Amino acid sequence: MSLRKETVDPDLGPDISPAPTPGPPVPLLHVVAVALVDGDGRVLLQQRPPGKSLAGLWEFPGGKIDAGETPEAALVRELEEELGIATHASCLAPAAFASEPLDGKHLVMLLYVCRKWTGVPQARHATALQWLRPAQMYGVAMPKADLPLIGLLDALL
Ligand SMILES: Nc1nc2c([nH]c(=O)n2[C@H]2C[C@H](O)[C@@H](COP(=O)(O)OP(=O)(O)OP(=O)(O)O)O2)c(=O)[nH]1
Repeated sequence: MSLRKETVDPDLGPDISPAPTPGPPVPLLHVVAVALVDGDGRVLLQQRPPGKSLAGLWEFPGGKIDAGETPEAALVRELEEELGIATHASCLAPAAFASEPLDGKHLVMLLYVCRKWTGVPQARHATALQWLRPAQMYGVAMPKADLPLIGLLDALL
């Protein structure tokens, strides 16, 4: 039996979201990521390396939240591992999130903004790094989940 209302709300229009699919619940993939913002308002993107999913795409630094970890602790850890920089949970401002199907799971990615860290970011895991203003990201090959975040950062920073 469909759970959808058959009536069309005159203000909202028809519900064009996909009908709920029967079957097992979809596993959530919890990821944290950050817009590191420099003094010129540019944001750091890193390129995913060959052999990983979404290889070659430019992403915000971050990664999966381990079991038992807070999102902020996961991000502080990922920044040290991936870029060799140090920051504190108190320097991470919650900014936006992404929600998108990904490889049989459903990605929920929390995006923070960080303007304070120590060290110079190095591409320890990524193929390359680049600093871009949000408006410059529209033409960059990024994961599908990231695309709505560009406009949000453009408005926010
Ligand atoms: N870090 C990051 N991941 C993203 C972004 N957009 C996006 O779809 N993802 C996806 C790609 C991956 O499926 C997932 C992050 O997982 P990952 O494999 O990079 O995480 P990790 O650093 O923990 O890597 P690993 O230990 O599994 O190798 O989130 C983004 O902007 N940043």
